[in-house]
Amino acid sequence: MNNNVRIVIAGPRGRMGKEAVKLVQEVENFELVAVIDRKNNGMMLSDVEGLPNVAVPIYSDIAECLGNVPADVLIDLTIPETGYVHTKTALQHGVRPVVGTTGFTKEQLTELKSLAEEKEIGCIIAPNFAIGAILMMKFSQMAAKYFPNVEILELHHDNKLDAPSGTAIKTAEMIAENRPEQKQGHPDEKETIQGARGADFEGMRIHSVRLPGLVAHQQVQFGAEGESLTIRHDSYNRASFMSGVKMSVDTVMNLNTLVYGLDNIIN
Ligand SMILES: NC(=O)C1=CN([C@@H]2O[C@H](COP(=O)(O)OP(=O)(O)OC[C@H]3O[C@@H](n4cnc5c(N)ncnc54)[C@H](O)[C@@H]3O)[C@@H](O)[C@H]2O)C=CC1
Ligand SMILES: O=C(O)C1=N[C@H](C(=O)O)C[C@H](O)C1
Repeated sequence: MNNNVRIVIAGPRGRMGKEAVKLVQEVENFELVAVIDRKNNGMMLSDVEGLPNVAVPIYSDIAECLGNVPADVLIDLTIPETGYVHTKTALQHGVRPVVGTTGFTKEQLTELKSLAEEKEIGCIIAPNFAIGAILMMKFSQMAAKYFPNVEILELHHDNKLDAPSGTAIKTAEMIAENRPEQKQGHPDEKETIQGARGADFEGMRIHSVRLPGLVAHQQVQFGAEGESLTIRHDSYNRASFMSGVKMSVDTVMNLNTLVYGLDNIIN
């Protein structure tokens, strides 16, 4: 009997998608069975120049793909609108999504969780797959209990579509569990240029930097009387995310609900 985990990857030409294709080829019991790409519908991955020499079909339409190709897991690394449609369609087809795509709304997450539970299958939506980033979020959540004054600075490459990053939003949500809502800075402070104080999440500020040369970085900065604490994580390449992708594929096979964030998996 073949016990391989049969995997479809959406976004195989992207920065993350390329790494994920490599990962799936490297792991013994993972098997790439198809990819979903905006371009090259009907071709084989191995026929497209610059892509890995793997003889699997390319589909542009996820429903057609999952209707034709038996699969266990969808890894989605695309863009927010597409990622949501792909996740929903995968769940409807009984295929377990592992989603790295960021920018989902709260309403979308709630809807997808209900769908996963209705279908009784696993789904992981992970704003960040890097183990160090998960620890950075957890350490920040711990620190917020003692340091309620905090600002989040996230720094990314300038091809990123969403701001703030999914990681920054998830960090703020985790911190908010340990920090009563409070406005920071001077009560009468005014922005003389709009946006100067960053985005406001329950009174904590999130600042987004976009520059060529960066990959994915975040600094959570706490301040108190006479001291400060900075918790920082840096991803220098996309390979840094792949151990988390592997862990998610392994884990999603044994879940029957949606898990949002690897902080719920790494104890
Ligand atoms: N969870 C995590 O650890 C990480 C998440 N990300 C997120 O992953 C996503 C992808 O990031 P990158 O690879 O850097 O972006 P990218 O822009 O390099 O790749 C996105 C790919 O999605 C494809 N795509 C868009 N619409 C599609 C559709 N309808 N069907 C098939 N493919 C489609 C594009 O053609 C492109 O190849 C982003 O949302 C990003 O925020 C990125 C890095 C780490
Ligand atoms: O777009 C990226 O690159 C990244 N996106 C994720 C996010 O929005 O947090 C994860 C990581 O920061 C890289």
